Amino acid sequence: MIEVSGLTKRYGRTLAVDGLTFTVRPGQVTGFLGPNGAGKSTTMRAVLGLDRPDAGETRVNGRSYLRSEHPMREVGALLDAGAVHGGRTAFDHLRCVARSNRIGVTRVREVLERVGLAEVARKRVGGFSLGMKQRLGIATALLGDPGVLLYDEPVNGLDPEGIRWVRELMRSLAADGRTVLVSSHLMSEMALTADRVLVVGRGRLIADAPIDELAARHRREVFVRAPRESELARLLEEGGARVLAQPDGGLVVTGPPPSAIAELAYANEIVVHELTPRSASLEDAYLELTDEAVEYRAGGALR
Ligand SMILES: Nc1ncnc2c1ncn2[C@@H]1O[C@H](COP(=O)(O)OP(=O)(O)OP(=O)(O)O)[C@@H](O)[C@H]1O
Repeated sequence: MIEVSGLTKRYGRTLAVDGLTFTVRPGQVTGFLGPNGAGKSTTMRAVLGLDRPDAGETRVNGRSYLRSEHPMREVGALLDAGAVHGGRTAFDHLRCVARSNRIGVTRVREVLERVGLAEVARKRVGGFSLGMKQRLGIATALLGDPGVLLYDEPVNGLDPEGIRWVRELMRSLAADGRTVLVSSHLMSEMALTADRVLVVGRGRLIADAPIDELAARHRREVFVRAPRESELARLLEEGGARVLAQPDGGLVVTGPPPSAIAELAYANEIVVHELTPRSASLEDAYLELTDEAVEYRAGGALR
């Protein structure tokens, strides 16, 4: 379990994390989502004791991770896949990390096998693709067989097969009962991987919900077809709904539920031919949530 409470971190004048509070539970994959610069990496570094918070605290399994006696057996983390000595082989890299944590060489072989790098274990990491480096980082995090895993953007640089592999690995680690926190700026990726998502923007928590609740909670639209469409549109707008007439006919109504639309039509003796609820996609929900929190937009405008 990871607990973050009131976490605040500044870098000079930048407020990177602004009073974040959340809990990451075992047995599920928790997606940590937010646009670039939202504070995801800073939060992960704070959990690992690599960054000292200005306020608040983080706990792993009930205490500060800095006090852990067997850090790699408790937490595995991948923060920056590129941060590996390029002159070393994958095997040597893992053996060094394992040795300094009193982990045997058998485990090094096991994790190489698990991440699909056994065949290139004797090759220098300097010649690895970004995807292979990601796999090595993922392997390093698994060395101590920890109950808590933090992965910062683990699918960066992976091809579709690699992305699917990471997704399945995360799911199987959670199914073992581990606590798995995975950051991403892509909702599409998290929709397939995470059970729950924490959405952050500008250092603040915007949402903390099961993934399937998120879309349901957001913008609801209803598609309506009626012969007296413009009259119904006017009545709906008078009642506060947002109504968009579609080029091919029909109205997309945002605001009232289908039952309220049906009752309004009935009360005004308007026949309705179609009334179809459409919930927002997860991507829509995410964009809506983070709309105010995007640091940089296309065109380079700084908000
Ligand atoms: N070491 C640092 N020095 C100065 N500013 C920093 C430092 N680390 C992060 N920041 C700033 O803090 C804010 C949060 O950054 P952070 O890397 O935590 O965001 P993120 O959500 O992980 O984004 P990304 O997806 O781009 O990695 C950003 O504005 C960033 O520029």
